Amino acid sequence: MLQVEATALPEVRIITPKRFGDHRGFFSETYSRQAFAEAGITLDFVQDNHSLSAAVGTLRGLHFQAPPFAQDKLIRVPRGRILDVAVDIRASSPHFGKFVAVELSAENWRQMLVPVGFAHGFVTLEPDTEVIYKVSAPYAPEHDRGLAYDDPAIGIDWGLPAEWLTLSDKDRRHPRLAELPRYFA
Ligand SMILES: Cc1cn([C@H]2C[C@H](O)[C@@H](COP(=O)(O)OP(=O)(O)O[C@H]3O[C@H](C)C(=O)[C@H](O)[C@H]3O)O2)c(=O)[nH]c1=O
Repeated sequence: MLQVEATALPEVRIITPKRFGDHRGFFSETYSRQAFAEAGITLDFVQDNHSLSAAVGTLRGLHFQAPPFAQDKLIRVPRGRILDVAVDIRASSPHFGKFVAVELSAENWRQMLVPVGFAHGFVTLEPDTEVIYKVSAPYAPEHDRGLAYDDPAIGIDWGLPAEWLTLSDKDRRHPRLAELPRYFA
């Protein structure tokens, strides 16, 4: 029922639930605690988030919450398409500062599991893209933190010209990796 694929960052996984199509359309168990447990993934999600981004090139990120409100995230795209990015910000990780970028879309039905210790962000590749994601800790604005989306030390290619990108003011002002406090061991 569940396809789980590794990425270049072993803790970041791509999960593709089965989609049952018929003449009416489709049905899919987009999250199953049991199926995740059978795949060796036991996370306690406590909140679902849903965002709509109207313009192609809307970039939200790179975000994470600092402990003790750090969040695991399970991201999926019921409408549209995104380039989803996770950056390893665990100070002692051999992959510190490294990222993975994977296209998630309503068409490929892929989900990305981004664990605690990683910054997360995405850019939309189609208009009116909706992103739904589960998180394992509640929103804690005082622990909301960010990392610069365009830090040359990380080198993310968002796949779109800079002038196409739409960001919040907050997302234009995050620190670069070199200035980021080490929130995760
Ligand atoms: C994250 C969050 C936000 N909000 C409120 C706070 C603001 O009034 C409004 C927009 O928040 P923000 O601009 O932080 O939303 P995004 O830029 O989409 O942030 C998210 O985008 C990236 C991709 C992430 O991975 C994070 O989960 C999350 O930070 O929603 C809430 O009420 N609860 C929440 O959990």
